Amino acid sequence: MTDATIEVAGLRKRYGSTTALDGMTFTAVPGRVTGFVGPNGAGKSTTMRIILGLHAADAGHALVGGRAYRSLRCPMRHLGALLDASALHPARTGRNHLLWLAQSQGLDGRRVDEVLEHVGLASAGRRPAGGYSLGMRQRLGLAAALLADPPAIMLDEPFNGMDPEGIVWLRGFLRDLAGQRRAVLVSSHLMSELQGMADHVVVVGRGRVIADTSVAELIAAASGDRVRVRTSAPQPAAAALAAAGAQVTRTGADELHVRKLATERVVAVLTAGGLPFSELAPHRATLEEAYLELTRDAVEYRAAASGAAR
Ligand SMILES: Nc1ncnc2c1ncn2[C@@H]1O[C@H](COP(=O)(O)OP(=O)(O)OP(=O)(O)O)[C@@H](O)[C@H]1O
Repeated sequence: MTDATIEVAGLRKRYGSTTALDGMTFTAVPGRVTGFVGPNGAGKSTTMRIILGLHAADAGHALVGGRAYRSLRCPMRHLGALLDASALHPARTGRNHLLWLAQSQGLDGRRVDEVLEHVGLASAGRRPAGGYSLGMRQRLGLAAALLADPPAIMLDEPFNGMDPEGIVWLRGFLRDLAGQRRAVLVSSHLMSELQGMADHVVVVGRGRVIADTSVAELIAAASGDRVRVRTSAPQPAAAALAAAGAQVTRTGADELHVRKLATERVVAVLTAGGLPFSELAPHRATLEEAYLELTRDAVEYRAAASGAAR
């Protein structure tokens, strides 16, 4: 298996008056799970359809291992994709679905039972796929994506319809694929699904990249200079901290969230004012919080920009 990077550069796409992609640019490299995250309508599916050559971009390019997907002789050997888990013939068994796929792509049918086993569908494989739950369809779609043992995998919302056990399983599964040096690109509109699994996240909104960073950096940036204070005098404490330049939010009867002031300064201000506190802890953001903060800033920026244009 040779390495294959998924590369998207300057993609633009309009559907009538809707701008779906507005310069989308990022790469998903081998050995890494790249989360592709953004709210509904951000352009994730459109990007993935363009990578697969199902839609044409108005500008920019998408490459897999340096080549356009449509120019590849056996594309499933280069990139395995799951876009729509429901694209199945309901009367066909899961196993026959894969056999049909293998045959149509000139692949070895002997791999079918191997991938069914791999995704946990060994026993369900002989049942009609029409009776599968959405989670089982996602697993079958994963098996199809892996059929040709490709170096790159791309999955659109694979956690949809999975129960908690399935989610834990899928996380481990995707990490293993990255551990085998595959490039793994996974879209989601829920950052929480990617926690503990993605190495890198590309956060998108309205057709463009808002952040392209490691998960560790994203959390560190969102956690920066945030302190949780427990105090029996929340009002005067909040006033003193605000006067020192902090942004203070009351988060409970005796709890404040303090931003934009280093922990040592918070201690100094409270002590100088003779204000009691029983707990003071630097806040570590969750991936979800980091995401909400990023997308909120983007919305504010856009509102200000459109207001200024008028
Ligand atoms: N075939 C199409 N015709 C018209 N508009 C489209 C089409 N496909 C996508 N769009 C529009 O382009 C924008 C991006 O949609 P896209 O499906 O790529 O977003 P997404 O990030 O995948 O969202 P979701 O999480 O809801 O799937 C949306 O405004 C959508 O309505």
